[in-house]
Amino acid sequence: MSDLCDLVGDMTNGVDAVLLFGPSGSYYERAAGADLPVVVVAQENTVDAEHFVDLPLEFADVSQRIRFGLEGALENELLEEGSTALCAAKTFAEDIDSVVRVRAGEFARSGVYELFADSRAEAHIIRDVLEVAIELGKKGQKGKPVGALFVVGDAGKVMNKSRPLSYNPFEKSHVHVGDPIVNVMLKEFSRLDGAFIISDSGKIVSAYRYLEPSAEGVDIPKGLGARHMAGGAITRDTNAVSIVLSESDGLVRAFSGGQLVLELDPEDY
Ligand SMILES: Nc1ncnc2c1ncn2[C@@H]1O[C@H](COP(=O)(O)OP(=O)(O)OP(=O)(O)O)[C@@H](O)[C@H]1O
Ligand SMILES: [Mn+2]
Repeated sequence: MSDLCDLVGDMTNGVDAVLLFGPSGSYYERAAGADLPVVVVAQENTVDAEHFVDLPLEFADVSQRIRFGLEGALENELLEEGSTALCAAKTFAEDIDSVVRVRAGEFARSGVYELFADSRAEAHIIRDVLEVAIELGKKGQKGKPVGALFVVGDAGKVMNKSRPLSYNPFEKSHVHVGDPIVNVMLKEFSRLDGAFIISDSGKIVSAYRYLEPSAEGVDIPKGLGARHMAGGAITRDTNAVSIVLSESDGLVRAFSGGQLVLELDPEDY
């Protein structure tokens, strides 16, 4: 037993900070009593934490959630590069049941925090588009799997690096993501080819765009096709981010700065 205690105790030795993912109020109170900086990572700061990182969606994958929290804490200078953090999160239970020890900056930044915090479009626009893609991935179009490509932000430049495949149904309209009617429209039009272009403020600028970015220097995992290549490459050529739903493997991916920064399975949401 004492071996076991030593083993578990080693987890907390030399820790510089504690990251709590979605803690209850009482859990937070107890952790705040410890003699270490505490950062709360959650969708809402219900515990009134002094140090807080805003989680834009409840990543089903714990490692992705932790990555987001660490990147956010580093970015907001709540954590120093190279310091050791103890991350307490929920994996199976309703309350915190898992502790992960990590060194901040040990692995390359995925850019998932920047996707939301530093993109030109507002974080809630990115989140809304992700939600449409996740929902579309779950249900498909009339039961059939469907693919879609959303390019969000820096719309003027994206329009310059693309051409129309068909007439633009959003030509004279002033509709925005997040509006329930728009979500129905986006799903309906996703049957057709090309990309949706969305402005920084969430206005749907166009559907049916064929993207023509230069693919030079784009580092996209092998096996992904033209939709993903174009979606990734446009984020290197412009300050847009892309959200891509794959028709073939059903996953939702996000690209920023020409890199894959997020991969989600809609079935987990
Ligand atoms: N440059 C592009 N700009 C906009 N849309 C594109 C572009 N290239 C391909 N697409 C769209 O992606 C669709 C699927 O192409 P492809 O199968 O090569 O992509 P993929 O990356 O394998 O995506 P999926 O996983 O959904 O099959 C095309 O039918 C087209 O609608
Ligand atoms: Mn394909």
